[in-house]
Amino acid sequence: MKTLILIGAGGHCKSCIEVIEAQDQYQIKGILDLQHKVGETLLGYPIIGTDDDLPSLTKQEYHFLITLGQIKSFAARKSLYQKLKSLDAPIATIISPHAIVSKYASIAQGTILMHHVKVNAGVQIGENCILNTGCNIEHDVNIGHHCHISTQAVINGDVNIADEVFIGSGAIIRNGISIAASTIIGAGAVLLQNIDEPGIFVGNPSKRMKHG
Ligand SMILES: CC(=O)SCCNC(=O)CCNC(=O)[C@H](O)C(C)(C)COP(=O)(O)OP(=O)(O)OC[C@H]1O[C@@H](n2cnc3c(N)ncnc32)[C@H](O)[C@@H]1OP(=O)(O)O
Repeated sequence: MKTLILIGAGGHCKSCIEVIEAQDQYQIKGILDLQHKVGETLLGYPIIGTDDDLPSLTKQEYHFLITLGQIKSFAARKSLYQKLKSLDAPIATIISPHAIVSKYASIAQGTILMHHVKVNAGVQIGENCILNTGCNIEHDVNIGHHCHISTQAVINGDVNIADEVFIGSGAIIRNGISIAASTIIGAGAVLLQNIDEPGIFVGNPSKRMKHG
């Protein structure tokens, strides 16, 4: 079994551990987080260091997964991912045994599919994404890098989601829609039109928030 180090010891990390244990392909060695958390444990796994330790850890036989969450900013996850790539680290891709994934779909490295995710035929998902519990990605959807599709969101057929996009829980994206990079779609939104300029969009039908 391969040995895995997780980066980020918050709530999202707990959900990742749940999936990694169910998948049973990686042994978790420990977690990296902020210095003041070193020595604590999360679900029984030790917090063994910080991301400053990555240069030495990546010289050893470990795989890595970013388990930091992502809601209003993709920046921390993206920068950690770029750091792993620059160190030429092996980056895990995790797919829950309870996800349904078409053999005609492709999932890039660093991405995690939580329990009960559905990914239909013709879908392409980029690197370092979170497909959270129960989201539904329909046929021929393209999702870029560093995106988070939250719990129970529905992405209908032929949707194009650029890099660094966040889609909130329970959002519904109409088929054929394109969403610009770095956009945030709020929880429960129903998006019926293309988004060409990034911002924060909420409601049904979704509109740009005043401060977004
Ligand atoms: C496993 C997991 O936990 S995965 C994580 C899943 N989490 C989510 O899906 C939550 C996604 N986040 C949201 O929906 C947030 O509310 C955001 C990002 C859209 C906006 O957050 P903020 O910028 O902090 O907005 P804020 O809370 O200040 O609200 C501003 C206004 O927008 C409204 N608003 C905020 N979010 C929404 C929403 N999703 N739908 C409708 N209206 C909303 C608020 O009611 C408020 O209205 P008001 O000015 O009339 O009082």
